[in-house]
Amino acid sequence: MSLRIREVVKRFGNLTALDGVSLDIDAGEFVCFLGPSGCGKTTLLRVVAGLEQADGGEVLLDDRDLIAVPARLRNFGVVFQSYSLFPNMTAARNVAYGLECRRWPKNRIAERVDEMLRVVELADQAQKYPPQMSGGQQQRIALARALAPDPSLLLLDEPLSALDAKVREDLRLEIRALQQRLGITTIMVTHDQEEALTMADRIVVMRSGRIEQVGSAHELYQKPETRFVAEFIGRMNVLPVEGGAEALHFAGHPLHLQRTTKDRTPAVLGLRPEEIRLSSSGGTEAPNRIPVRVRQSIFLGNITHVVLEVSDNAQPLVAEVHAGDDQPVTEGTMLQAELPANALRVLEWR
Ligand SMILES: Nc1ncnc2c1ncn2[C@@H]1O[C@H](COP(=O)(O)OP(=O)(O)OP(=O)(O)O)[C@@H](O)[C@H]1O
Repeated sequence: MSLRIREVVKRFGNLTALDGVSLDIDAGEFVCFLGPSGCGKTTLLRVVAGLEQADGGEVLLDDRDLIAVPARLRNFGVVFQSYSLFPNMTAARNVAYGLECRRWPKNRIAERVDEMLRVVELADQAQKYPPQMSGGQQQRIALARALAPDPSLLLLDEPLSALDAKVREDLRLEIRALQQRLGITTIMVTHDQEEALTMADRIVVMRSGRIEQVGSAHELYQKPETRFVAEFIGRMNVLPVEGGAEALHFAGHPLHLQRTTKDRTPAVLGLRPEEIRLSSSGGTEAPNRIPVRVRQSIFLGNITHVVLEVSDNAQPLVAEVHAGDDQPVTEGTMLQAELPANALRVLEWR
């Protein structure tokens, strides 16, 4: 089912947690709310779930206004960070619980529980109690419980953050595959950008109760509309520049942009680490090439992060060198860094 959020406002006393948020989510889409702590993502999810009353705006599920519909009548599946399973009930009873509340007939409940336990690949754990299961298994049971009543929307509130790294990675892929197989419209709250990038069709970047930008992982990475998004999604070098649009300087070195705008002057440029090209010192003067000194070389397996000093008072740049590239990246080496004009993006105007 599709969801439309229109101008939703939520206040807690003097604090405006949601400041007129509007968003359309298509049927079958997987959307992540991503943003720093306190930006309002959980509050927005709770308003959609009906667990929090909005002070203004509309939430429409396939054009039906939900604002007056209590949470228990919304038929949404919800999974929270902490497993919230009943510890004194077996896995099977936990999954059955929501169906019993909805007064499903007994024989259909048994069938559905079997089916859901198979879907999350835990049929052999049906008679175990939550404390006898791993964190990842408990979260899969919580997922089975949320999906059992065939909800019209699946809402996930940081469902993976209590799990260790390997289990989290596996479950990301499992949840995504399951969501696609069932075609269920899903919203997940996370502050982990990698999680959002790997799971979502679209990511909603939030900041201070507002939506900063909505887009696919590619769009947000390649075309961030604000400095906040540019720095929040992936790593971004931030270059303060001086001078007019025709003659920009970064740390005293001239820089050219691919396109300039007559009536606006760039103040801050952004450049992704993988766009910086390193070469040995010397050679001819080429546009956008600046001398740098390797301060640190951080080997990360397939890539190496190279921290580059430009001058005493400029923020160092970080370049990414891939395994197999043969630039000299020993600490202390002097190099030329090319900052390609077509990769420089204006993050702030004067
Ligand atoms: N019940 C509440 N009473 C008062 N203030 C609240 C309440 N719930 C949330 N807030 C405040 O509203 C703002 C948004 O909170 P919210 O939990 O939505 O943020 P978040 O983006 O989910 O952050 P986190 O990642 O830390 O969970 C915060 O400033 C928070 O302190």
